[in-house]
Amino acid sequence: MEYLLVTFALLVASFIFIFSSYFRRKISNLSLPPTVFPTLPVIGHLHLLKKPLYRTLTTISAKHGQILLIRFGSRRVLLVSSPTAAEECFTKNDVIFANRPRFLAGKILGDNYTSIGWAPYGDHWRNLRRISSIEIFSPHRLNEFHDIRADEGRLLIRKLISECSSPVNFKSVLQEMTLNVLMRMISGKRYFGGDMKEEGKQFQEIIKEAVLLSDTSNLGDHMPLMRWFGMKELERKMIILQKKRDAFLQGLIEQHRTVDGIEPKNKKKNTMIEVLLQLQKTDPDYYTDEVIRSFVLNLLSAGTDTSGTTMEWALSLLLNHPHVIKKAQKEIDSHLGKSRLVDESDMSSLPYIRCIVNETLRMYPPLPLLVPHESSDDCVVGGYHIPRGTMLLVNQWGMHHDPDLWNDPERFQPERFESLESTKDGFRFMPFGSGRRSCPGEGLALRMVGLTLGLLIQCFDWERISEEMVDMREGPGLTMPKVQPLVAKCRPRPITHNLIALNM
Ligand code: HEM
Repeated sequence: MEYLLVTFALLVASFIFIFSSYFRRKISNLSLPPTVFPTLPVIGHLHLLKKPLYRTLTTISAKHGQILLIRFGSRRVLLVSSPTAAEECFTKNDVIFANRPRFLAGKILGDNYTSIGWAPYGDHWRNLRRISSIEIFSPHRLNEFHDIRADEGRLLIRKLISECSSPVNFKSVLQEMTLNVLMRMISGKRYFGGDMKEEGKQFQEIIKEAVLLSDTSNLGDHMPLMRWFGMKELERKMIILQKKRDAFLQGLIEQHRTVDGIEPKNKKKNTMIEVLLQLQKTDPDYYTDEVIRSFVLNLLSAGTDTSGTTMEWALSLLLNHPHVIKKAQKEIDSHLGKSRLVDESDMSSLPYIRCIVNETLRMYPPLPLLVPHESSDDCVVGGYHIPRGTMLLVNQWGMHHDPDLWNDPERFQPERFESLESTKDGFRFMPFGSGRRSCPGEGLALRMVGLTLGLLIQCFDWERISEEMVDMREGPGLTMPKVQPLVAKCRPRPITHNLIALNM
């Protein structure tokens, strides 16, 4: 019997081996995608890559094709700019493209590729995603944290009422609010608006620098030779940042581990750090302090800039299109009357607010090239052979601005999302990515952004600081910040004082 089983297992293994080699040979007989001529020795196509990268890559794709194989130094890059090709990458090839390329930032700031955003596809990454989807992003947990978001929304309105006699810098106001929401969910702490502002500013700087240093276009990541020259300085900066941030986060962990030196007993584990420390007790070798630190940091750096910047772009667009504000105010007033502030639960009855958010994400997606992926095996995209180890860049900015996919794409027109057609085709509009590696924070981000915009529109009338339109140019940086932070004037609406009196 045993002999039969072994023979059967050997037969199955040989069959799988023969079949996969046959399949591999078939794939490798296909041709590679077209490239851009010429590919220069050593640098490949790096000389073509002016910043902002997503705009340059859009021009390259328009000229040479929507599926291209280019080279960043020694690295092969599959550049995809069509919804059908993106769909192939994130459906039938999703597992193959679920890896991340290994950049210096992932080694140092991603703690040797162990943080959720940098980890290769495998058991560790799956486990982090599982914990995050149960402990933070599940609808149940998001509902538990509802009060934090509602509270921060109300505090924001109050702050603006007291400061709106002069123009307000909305970049910092919105970034601070986002960080407060995430920090309260993660550690129960509120950094801005209380006496911890200095600590908050320090941490905000850490996140800002981490995002800056993680840029995809660091040369040394694509040209190994550069590591020995230009990368030393970058590496030094990353190591200094890593130490600063570890000290900060370790402090947070210690505060939760003990209270006056004594572990809190029977305390309900509520914040993210408390949940992770609880897991550490059951499996200390796996849930080390290092894993907890890098997990928390990754959530904060992935969530703060992206959400804050989206709100800032949305407000800027609204200031340049006052009729959209009026239409949204009308929708809110007729749904809520004059006695209740907007709540997250109203969003399904306020479709125009959702259209504004979608249209903002279409025009200014905070991660215009998503986050780079890497193939772990040979595969086929668009009928071309894509060798294992190829970095994938999906130019969603290019797709969001493609006149063949969107009518008059440079025009801000939230109404385009009123018809189901626009959101149905997920691969021409995917600000949160798609497939296994898509954004786990999408639900949280949409709640935060929708609620904040809803409140700002409901409670204030808006004005630009001059006759000139708000500057809509994009600045340098991973999350597509505005070149000029948004400064604007707002005035409480006649109904606002009543709303505040009834709801605060
Ligand atoms: C408007 C806000 C946001 C946008 C547009 C956004 C978009 C994205 C995109 C495009 C990706 C990469 C998908 C890919 O690799 O193809 C991503 C990844 C990620 N996002 Fe978000 N995000 C937002 C907010 C958030 C928030 C609030 C959090 C958490 C608090 C978060 C956590 C993450 C994490 C951890 C990853 C890495 C996932 C992985 O590699 O498995 N994001 N996000």
